[in-house]
Amino acid sequence: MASSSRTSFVLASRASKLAQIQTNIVRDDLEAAFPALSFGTSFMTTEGDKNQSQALYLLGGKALWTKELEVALKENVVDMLVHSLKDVPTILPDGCEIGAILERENPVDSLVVKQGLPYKTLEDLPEGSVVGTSSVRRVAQLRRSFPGLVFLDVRGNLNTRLAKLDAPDGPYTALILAKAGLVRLGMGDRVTADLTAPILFHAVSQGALAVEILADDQETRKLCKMLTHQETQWKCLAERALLRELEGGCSVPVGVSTSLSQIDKSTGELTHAVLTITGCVTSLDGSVHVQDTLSQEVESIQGAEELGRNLATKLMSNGAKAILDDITQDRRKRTSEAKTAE
Ligand SMILES: NCc1[nH]cc(CCC(=O)O)c1CC(=O)O
Repeated sequence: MASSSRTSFVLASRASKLAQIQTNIVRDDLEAAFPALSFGTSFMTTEGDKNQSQALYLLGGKALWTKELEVALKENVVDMLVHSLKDVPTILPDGCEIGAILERENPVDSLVVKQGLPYKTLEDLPEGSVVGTSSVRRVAQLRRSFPGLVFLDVRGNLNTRLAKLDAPDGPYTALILAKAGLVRLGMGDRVTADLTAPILFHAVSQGALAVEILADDQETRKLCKMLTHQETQWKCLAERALLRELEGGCSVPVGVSTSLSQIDKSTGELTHAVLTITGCVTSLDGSVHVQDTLSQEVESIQGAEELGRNLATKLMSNGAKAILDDITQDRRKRTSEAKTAE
């Protein structure tokens, strides 16, 4: 037979417990949809996992969580990469593309309080309490509503962070974490409160899984198409278009909240919806906050992405540019200081 159709595929991701659970979710979906094919998994350590000491903010918008995996993809060692879409840079390397975006979990951030303490919400925490998060987006937005709290970096995968929170002599009273990750790990019961807009706008693409593939791999692309949840795809690609235009990565204080209404799927495909997207950019100290909303009928992914880009343009002219320029300058300065200190 001349055909070289593959019957077995390998899915790869980071080696953290959450990444492994997420990869197994995608593998289970593929096995259910294609019972005649076989799907294996492979787990790898990335630069982001290794570099636990440097603040994420200073590491900048690099492909920290994806690069080693993309090398394996390009060398045809693996066929699909499973990522949290939030961790995927808005510009992919040449030859790579997003093959699937799966249905989003609840995208909000959530509060997790140290075991044994009685607090439920951020309002409950005493002045001076230490709240752990390594996200500049969360700190910048929350400083506005909670100037009495102290925000402190916390690194490591989710299990490591929770262990740091619960350590009897540890500094943290609470952590802010993406709800989706906790739910997938089976630790949704640790959430004491959801933190939602307008107090805290979530990260671009938070809560959604993506499968990255080689752009010229038609076989894998076909498999992936089955996995895509179109409502999630339209929302997340609009959010990613906004972030790309703001020239940011996971390390800029950009928050979003996106919804679809008047959804038309009468043909089986999503062909029409009203997309509403709110985006915000906040200065690191919380003193300046720029926020805007656009809402429009869209009929394609391209339409959704255009709305995201238009929102970016609006935010930039309303003050976001000054905030982002300041951050770029500050990061340059602190990166060069860190180098001379070595
Ligand atoms: N960079 C950390 C990260 N990347 C994806 C998730 C889990 C949630 C998701 O799928 O968005 C998390 C943890 C967190 O932010 O608390």
